[in-house]
Amino acid sequence: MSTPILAARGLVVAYSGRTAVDRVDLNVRHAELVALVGPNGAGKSSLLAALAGLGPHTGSVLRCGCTGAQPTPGIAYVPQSPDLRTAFPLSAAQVVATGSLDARRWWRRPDAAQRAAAADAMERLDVADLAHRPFADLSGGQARRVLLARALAQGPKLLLLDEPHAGLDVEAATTLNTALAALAQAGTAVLASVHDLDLVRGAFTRTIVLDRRILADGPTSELLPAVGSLAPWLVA
Ligand SMILES: Nc1ncnc2c1ncn2[C@@H]1O[C@H](COP(=O)(O)OP(=O)(O)OP(=O)(O)O)[C@@H](O)[C@H]1O
Repeated sequence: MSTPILAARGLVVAYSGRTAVDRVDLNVRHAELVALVGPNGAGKSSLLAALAGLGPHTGSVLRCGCTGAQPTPGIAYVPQSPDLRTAFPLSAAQVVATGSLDARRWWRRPDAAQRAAAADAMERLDVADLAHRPFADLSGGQARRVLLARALAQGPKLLLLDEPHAGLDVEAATTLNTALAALAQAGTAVLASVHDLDLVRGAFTRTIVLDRRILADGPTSELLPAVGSLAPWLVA
């Protein structure tokens, strides 16, 4: 087995002494497409933020073999953030291009390779036609797809996505799943929280069921048929 690109041990997230994520151990390896499922308030967002090196947590997380609280190069995290639009006085294409800028030299213009990566990511998520629109004017679903394209443009080794399908219509959600599957085929690992089990079945090969603690973790094809007895709230 290859070395995990992400390894968490004894991860705990607590807010004012109230435990939201309880002693989570997990590994994610290259090219894995992993769905994180659980009811509202199960701790999915808290876990993803902690895995990205953000938000309060204890326990250990190795990202690309490195520890540290700071976001690690090679890891792209897209939070749920319902309204990031006002934070970006840029066109959609410029927002996507910022994904591949070097944080240490952010003032440099994107080079040809970075512009090509941004254009390719926008094609994959079917948002190329939005390239010149002001990001602030986009609908919620359009803005989400542009932010996902921004993450793809970074050429990440690991994508951490918090409800990436939220607010997308069926066609856009399917396009996203196709883009994620292509990324995984190229070696990128994906861990995404997903509410719709049909979307999980359609693309994700492994499923983790979380309700503060990990209740189950295994191949989607084996786990989902049995999930009714394990976590009835998921199929209610
Ligand atoms: N910043 C915060 N301060 C205090 N409590 C928080 C904070 N963020 C989350 N919580 C609490 O932690 C628990 C887990 O929340 P979290 O958002 O991680 O769950 P989730 O599984 O992502 O939920 P959903 O599916 O509804 O988005 C909830 O009880 C929530 O109220």
